[in-house]
Amino acid sequence: MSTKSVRVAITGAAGQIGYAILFRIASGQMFGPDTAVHLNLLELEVALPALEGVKMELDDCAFPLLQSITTTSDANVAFKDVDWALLIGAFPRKAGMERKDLLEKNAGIFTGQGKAINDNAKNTCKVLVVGNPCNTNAYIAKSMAPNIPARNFFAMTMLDQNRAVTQLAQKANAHNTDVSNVTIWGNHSSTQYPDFYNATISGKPVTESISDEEWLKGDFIKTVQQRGAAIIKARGLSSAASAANAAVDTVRNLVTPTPEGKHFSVAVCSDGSYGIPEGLMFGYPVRSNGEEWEIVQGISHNEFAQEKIAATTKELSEERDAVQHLLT
Ligand SMILES: NC(=O)c1ccc[n+]([C@@H]2O[C@H](COP(=O)([O-])OP(=O)(O)OC[C@H]3O[C@@H](n4cnc5c(N)ncnc54)[C@H](O)[C@@H]3O)[C@@H](O)[C@H]2O)c1
Repeated sequence: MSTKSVRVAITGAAGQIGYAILFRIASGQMFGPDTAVHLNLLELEVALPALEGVKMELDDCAFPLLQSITTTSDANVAFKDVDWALLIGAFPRKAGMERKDLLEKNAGIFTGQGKAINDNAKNTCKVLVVGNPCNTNAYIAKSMAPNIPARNFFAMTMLDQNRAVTQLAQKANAHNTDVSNVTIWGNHSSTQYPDFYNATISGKPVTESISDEEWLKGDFIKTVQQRGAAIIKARGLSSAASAANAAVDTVRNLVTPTPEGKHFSVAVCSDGSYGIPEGLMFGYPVRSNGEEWEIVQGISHNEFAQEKIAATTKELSEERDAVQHLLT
């Protein structure tokens, strides 16, 4: 019998990622086998009938840890007293849309949800943004929620980390579990910098197992940066199960003490570390003690890495500037 419980809001719950993640949360994979779960599911009104079907399927799993399911199209109801908010629903990029239009469309959603979190969630609530452009959507939500500490906001770069781990393992004829400390620096976009120089395979620098540095600097980075587009091309739909898996991994990493000498990727509110402007939601190497997290300090970057980090910082700063006028 579990003694702890967590109330989790999930937005876009009837979408692709929603369908993949809810069952994993309800089965205990996100918060562990001893934590009971209450699910608050938010959807657009038009998707509530589909969400009802998802709720029926959750009921039909008879999950021992699942205590309640609330479905709603009202953000104030969805975020009421939540411990965690997983912001997955977002406005999708449509053909012909400029990045600026996408940013503005989503700003409308994330200003509203940020306010609703501020007014309704526990002030200890933690927020993981998955809906794209996730770093800047998280920046917006954080800006609209002054009652919640800025350090409680996160944006997801774990899918990029997992993609990078597998690419490195396959190239080195190693297993995923042999690869450690891959960091995705910056934006969850095609400017991200998957840092192989500071990662290890079986405890040794990646460059010792993979001597083809041109591949690391070229095809490896490109494959990770473009993986989302490759999946859309192959599947006709964007990555969903792997995105849900990465969200489970992110929360699990944040609520579990990080093993000695290891770190993981997540975008957090910059405190100026590594020269990144304060306040940007920037992908960093992070460690957790299960309650609090910290940015890993002292990682060195060569000129190649510095250029990549400068490019992703520039993109994130421009995204921030493009939405700043909407944050009132
Ligand atoms: N950070 C990452 O690594 C990563 C990876 C994959 C996908 N994503 C992003 O995740 C988001 C969701 O992807 P998906 O495949 O589940 O999309 P989807 O279109 O299948 O589902 C999105 C759902 O969100 C709902 N929604 C839209 N606006 C909403 C709002 N204001 N409030 C509540 N619900 C709302 C829609 O009705 C829909 O059911 C997209 O923005 C996608 O780009 C991020």
